[in-house]
Amino acid sequence: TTKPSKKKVSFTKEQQALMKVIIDAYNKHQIPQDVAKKLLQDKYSTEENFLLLTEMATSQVQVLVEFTKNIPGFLSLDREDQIALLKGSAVEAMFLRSAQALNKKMPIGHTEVLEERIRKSGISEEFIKPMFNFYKSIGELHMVLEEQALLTTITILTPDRPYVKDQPAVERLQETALDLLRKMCVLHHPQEPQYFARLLGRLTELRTLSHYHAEMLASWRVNDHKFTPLLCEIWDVQ
Ligand SMILES: C[C@]12CC[C@H]3[C@@H](CC=C4C=C(C(=O)O)CC[C@@]43C)[C@@H]1CC[C@@H]2C(=O)c1ccc(O)cc1
Repeated sequence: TTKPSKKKVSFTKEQQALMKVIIDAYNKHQIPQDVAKKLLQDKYSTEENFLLLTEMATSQVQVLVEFTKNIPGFLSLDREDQIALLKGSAVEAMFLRSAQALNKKMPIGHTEVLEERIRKSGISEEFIKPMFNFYKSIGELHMVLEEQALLTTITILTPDRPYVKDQPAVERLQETALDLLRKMCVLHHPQEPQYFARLLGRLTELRTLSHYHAEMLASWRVNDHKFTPLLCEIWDVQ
């Protein structure tokens, strides 16, 4: 048997500080308990499920904005670029979040209930399939919390979002997070030299999902479903 390669991984002072800030921000921003508790309320109609997911999505956008403001360097970016990055990454960050939520051992039964409500919220089967394939492919990675938080950070700091003016400034921030994630992967998955590449491959899958998302929103709207003002603003609907 091959001895596990105990690769020595050392982090710079800056990287340790960055990781701490990102982890604290990631842990601090969870869905408020009252919204999460509603998951277990009895009503299960398609309408009720959509309303609940709408509430969770709206709350998640607020959580995402707070998390993003804590990313070192983000608030020094051009103001309009900050908005462009948030709008451009909201769907992907949400799908990443839902994958992490559905794969972690939530309080008893939450995961199944959440899955049930997603499957019965008026999302057509053609979108449900890729969504749950994505959830499965994330689950198989067994990411540690640091990797999850950094992957979300890297998604938000994607330079080539629409309307971003100063892409190099975003690139520099993203590179810092990528360097840190690369080291984290070596530290937590020493047996899998390809692990970092596999993680970044998930970001490509995320972009595909966000194309489906626009159609999901359109099909809900056709059936006269109402979104909240915050969701309309972040997703340019209605
Ligand atoms: C993205 C989503 C809304 C947000 C949900 C996600 C499923 C799981 C989640 C877990 C969360 C947690 O545990 O912290 C926060 C909310 C999220 C991230 C839903 C799947 C489809 C739905 C959707 O696209 C949607 C969009 C507009 C709507 O009005 C309703 C749903």
